[in-house]
Amino acid sequence: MPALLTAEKPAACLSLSGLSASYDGVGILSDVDLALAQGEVLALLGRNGAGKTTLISSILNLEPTVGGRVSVKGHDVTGWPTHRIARLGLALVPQGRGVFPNLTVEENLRMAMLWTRGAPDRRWTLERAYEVFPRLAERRRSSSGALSGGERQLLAIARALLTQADFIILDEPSEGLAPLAIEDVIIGSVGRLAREGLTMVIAEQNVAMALRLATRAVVLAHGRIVFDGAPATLLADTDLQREHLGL
Ligand SMILES: Nc1ncnc2c1ncn2[C@@H]1O[C@H](COP(=O)(O)OP(=O)(O)OP(=O)(O)O)[C@@H](O)[C@H]1O
Repeated sequence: MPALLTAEKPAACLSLSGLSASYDGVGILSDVDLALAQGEVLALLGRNGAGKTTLISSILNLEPTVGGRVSVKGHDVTGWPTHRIARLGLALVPQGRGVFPNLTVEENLRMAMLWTRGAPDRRWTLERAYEVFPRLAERRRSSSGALSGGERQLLAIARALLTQADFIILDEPSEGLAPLAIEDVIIGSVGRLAREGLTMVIAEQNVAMALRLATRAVVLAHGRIVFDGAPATLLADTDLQREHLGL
């Protein structure tokens, strides 16, 4: 057999199989199957309460009871503590950003680096973060509590990257941002990271924005995947958009 056909396929960056989740016995996710390759940018879409945040929490083993299997970069991480999953280079940019408001921008960034002090691969340094996010370099000595919403989102993303992540999950990054900040922070900075090959999952209510960045879209409804395909296919399917995204 030719070598090409026998060569092993690279492990998926993320693989979910038969994933289910519940809170206090109430089922939220059922039978979610998904495989994401390195470098893909996935828009995770769905109405309020469809289960996007629950799916993210399940990947990271943060909260709900989970059935099924989760693999990250070829490791079966089902049941692993979150910090151990994070050491594989996966970081969360949580809804509401989660930065420490009493620390300066630089102190927030240095904190993230401390968490992964022993990481062998230091592809992300403060200098690189400031080069990618020049606005943070300008604000390095400012208290994080004094930042604009867009700057705070940039800080949360930079902090995730400084844990030496090459795969980030963003939960509602555009929430609460003015249109100009969405253009600048999300389309500008996140778009640059996407073009550089970072693997991303972007859970969003802002469908139009997410689909501008994504290479692939998944729509959740009542905890199940009802669409998995190309952004252009979703954009052309007005019935599905109306039924499951309220557009
Ligand atoms: N900690 C919790 N305890 C109990 N139920 C929860 C909890 N978190 C979420 N839920 C419920 O799980 C369902 C899915 O919520 P989830 O936050 O995952 O949806 P979502 O798609 O992220 O929505 P949103 O866009 O509003 O954030 C909702 O019915 C919600 O009320």
